[in-house]
Amino acid sequence: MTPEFWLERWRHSETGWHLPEVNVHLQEFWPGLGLAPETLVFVPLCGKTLDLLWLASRGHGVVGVEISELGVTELFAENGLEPRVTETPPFRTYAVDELRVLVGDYFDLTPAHLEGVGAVFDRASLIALPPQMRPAYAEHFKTIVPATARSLLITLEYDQAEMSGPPFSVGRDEVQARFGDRYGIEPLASFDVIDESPGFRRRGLTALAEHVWKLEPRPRDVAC
Ligand SMILES: C[S@@+](CC[C@H](N)C(=O)[O-])C[C@H]1O[C@@H](n2cnc3c(N)ncnc32)[C@H](O)[C@@H]1O
Repeated sequence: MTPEFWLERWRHSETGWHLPEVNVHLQEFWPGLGLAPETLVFVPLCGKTLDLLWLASRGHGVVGVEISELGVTELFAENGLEPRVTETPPFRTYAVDELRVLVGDYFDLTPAHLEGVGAVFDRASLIALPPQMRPAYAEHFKTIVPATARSLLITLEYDQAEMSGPPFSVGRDEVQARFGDRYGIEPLASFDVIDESPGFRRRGLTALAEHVWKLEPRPRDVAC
């Protein structure tokens, strides 16, 4: 799953993952994280999700990263926002008020880019990546995200033999394997979403679950 794969999707407007509204699970479960409004939130592989704007509207500073500049320009244009654009290689930054989106590769982020981040929202990011890329994604995550930050993570789970990704199937074992060394993994909710997903049914799925997870840093890591 190369950057070119994603850039091509954006060029052809094949962005079926994009929701025309704020994610319902974000709205339901974010308050339960108990974060101060001023907490800086990181949104990896953010696309043009409206979740960025919702988080900013709650008073959070928000920093996203997205490899497609087209996606980022659409985010601001479609929401009537005129961003300041600055260049600090390897990223170009689009910013309005407390929202910053770094255009570039997630794997080029360093801890300095995410200094001060206190929370993460991941919807359709981990599951966008094939199995062989997810360990590197998670290891990099644990390098760049401050150890005290908690996360709200949304994944999809299905029989991977029925459909090829993306999105890829990520269940409890995978979340535990990728993040369990650093975080306590708390399942917050699971939903049967096959009936709301005719596109995935057409691609061969007979069952589909959506999971919401809270990742809470383990105390020993906080102390490090
Ligand atoms: C499935 S979409 C999800 C977007 C967003 N999270 C949402 O909920 O709408 C995955 C996004 O990750 C971006 N992406 C893929 N690989 C990336 C990388 N290495 N660095 C930054 N963005 C990346 C793609 O361009 C795409 O917009």
